[in-house]
Amino acid sequence: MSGLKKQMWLGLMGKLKKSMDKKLRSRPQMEKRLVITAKLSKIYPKDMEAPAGGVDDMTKLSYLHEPGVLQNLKIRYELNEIYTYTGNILIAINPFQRLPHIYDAHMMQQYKGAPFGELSPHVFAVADVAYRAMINEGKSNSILVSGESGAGKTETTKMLMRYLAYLGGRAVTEGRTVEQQVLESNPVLEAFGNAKTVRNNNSR
Ligand SMILES: Nc1ncnc2c1ncn2[C@@H]1O[C@H](COP(=O)(O)OP(=O)(O)OP(=O)(O)O)[C@@H](O)[C@H]1O
Repeated sequence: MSGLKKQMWLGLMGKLKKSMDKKLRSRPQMEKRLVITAKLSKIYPKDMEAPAGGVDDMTKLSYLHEPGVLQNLKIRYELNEIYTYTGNILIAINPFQRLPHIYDAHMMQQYKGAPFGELSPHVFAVADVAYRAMINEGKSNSILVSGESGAGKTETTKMLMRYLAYLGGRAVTEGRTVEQQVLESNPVLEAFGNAKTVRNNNSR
């Protein structure tokens, strides 16, 4: 078991058996015969009030520690909930499979103008709030998309661009909508701006 997994196991799954000096003994609920001993400093409290399906905003967790955050993201990911907020930051987990229902026209319509945090965490909600701030304040705005290679930055950016193009209207020039034209520019930008990496072959 890796160090981090062990921490999560102990902190979130185990039932405390006995305290010995600076070490604790834990009996994980799912493995009756297994008793794990770990240093006190490696044990984290479990949020007993968190719902079984996890929380949609990590600030709702009673204890904000790494194993708790990872456990919450894992629970949501297993339910195909790839987006989770931490305040006004959106965390996206790469689903490595197409989830068309979460990006269709109906979803875009739902997020249009909806107050941030009212609907489930989504990349459209971030785009919507950025767009509205730009309009209301009359100033340019930026959305930072960050992550390691293959994390899903390009896909996320495409969804952001799709949503912004959708908000910007559907004017047609040369037989194609603004949305189509914006998205068609992406492969060209990627081809010149990206290198193929061991984790991602999206540019050659
Ligand atoms: N939201 C998503 N839905 C479905 N598949 C996704 C999603 N995000 C990422 N993927 C899958 O993961 C692959 C890698 O994602 P992407 O190219 O966006 O990563 P990246 O962070 O831009 O990587 P790099 O930094 O190497 O360019 C995509 O080709 C796609 O197959």
